[in-house]
Amino acid sequence: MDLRQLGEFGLIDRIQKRFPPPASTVLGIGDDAAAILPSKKQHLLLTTDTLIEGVHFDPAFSTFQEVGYKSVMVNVSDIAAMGGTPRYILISLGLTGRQRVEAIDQLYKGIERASRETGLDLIGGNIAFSTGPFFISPTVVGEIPKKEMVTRAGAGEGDHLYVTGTLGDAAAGLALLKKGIDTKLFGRLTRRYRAPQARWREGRLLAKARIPSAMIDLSDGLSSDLSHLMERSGLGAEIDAAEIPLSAPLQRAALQMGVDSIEYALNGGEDYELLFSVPERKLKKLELMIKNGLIKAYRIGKMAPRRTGLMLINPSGRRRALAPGGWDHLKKGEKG
Ligand SMILES: Nc1ncnc2c1ncn2[C@@H]1O[C@H](COP(=O)(O)OP(=O)(O)OP(=O)(O)O)[C@@H](O)[C@H]1O
Ligand SMILES: Cc1ncc(C[n+]2csc(CCOP(=O)(O)O)c2C)c(N)n1
Ligand SMILES: [Mg+2]
Repeated sequence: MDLRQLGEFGLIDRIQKRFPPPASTVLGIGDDAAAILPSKKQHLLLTTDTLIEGVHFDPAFSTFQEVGYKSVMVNVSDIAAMGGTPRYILISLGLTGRQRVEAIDQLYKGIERASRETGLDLIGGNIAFSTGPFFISPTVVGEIPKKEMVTRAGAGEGDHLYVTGTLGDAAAGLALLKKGIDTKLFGRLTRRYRAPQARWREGRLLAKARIPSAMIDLSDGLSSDLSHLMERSGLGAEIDAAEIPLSAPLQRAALQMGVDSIEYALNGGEDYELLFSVPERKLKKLELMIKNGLIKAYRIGKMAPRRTGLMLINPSGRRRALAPGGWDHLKKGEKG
């Protein structure tokens, strides 16, 4: 069906039917604003992150359902990075007239799935005609007990650095898709690009256990996101190249494309893993949680004095300064 048959308000009605107001909401879809009842003991966490056709996704690589799903997950990832619980979501859409009702239904199927998985209630949004590309821009509201909030700023010198999973998979998956390489053998990589899993359970668990001194999610690439954490904490860092967790499919794909796999892990982006620093006195507790299978986390280095900057230590022991080389919309966006 053509979206023009439905009209803006017909589409809102259709979305509203799919997302009846949840019990915890004072006011959901249908008024000038949504209303929620914040809890006294928690901070509200608010974040927004847009996906734009041609910049963040290509309809040749991702279905509308995947785009909807990913748009939710990248926002949940920012709530996870604070240690918070995802609660509410609003979805702003820029439609171009090329999308059909069926495609928007698929988009909302992905939004619904990711929302259900992460405990989000959809309580509003906006629809506008876009004379440029199609875009989807969720806003997510989360909550965190005041004493448990983890920022980018709390790392101490000598704190150990951990990541929650393998890095570079999504970037390698996208590179394979762009090169038109048969991706059947590389399902894990393309899946991580098309339908990332935000680490909200891990973020929450770590914050509740008061383990991280600082935390950030990896959206632009380790080299850039670690630089943000360093800057906000007023420190440098040393990364052991040999300790960065790389998946077997990533290593095979990199070999096939003639690229060093570590390049994807350092600068690729869209990992949506958590990077966090752990003070020495919390190390045993974390290692026990890892041993007992409560959480997956891999030690990749440590925080250093500010003058160190960002250093990569190669397996041979050679050290080289690492520049932030991840995604930067204003430096890289044009190249894609
Ligand atoms: N246009 C803007 N106006 C005001 N604040 C902004 C704007 N863009 C970003 N910020 C703020 O800057 C900070 C860093 O934003 P950024 O988008 O780099 O977050 P991120 O989580 O590192 O990135 P990503 O977009 O990859 O998730 C956040 O506090 C964000 O709210
Ligand atoms: C079709 C297509 N081409 C290129 C990319 C790569 N890319 C786009 S935005 C981004 C960083 C995270 O975004 P943000 O900082 O906005 O959260 C990356 C790595 C892609 N995902 N899809
Ligand atoms: Mg972030």
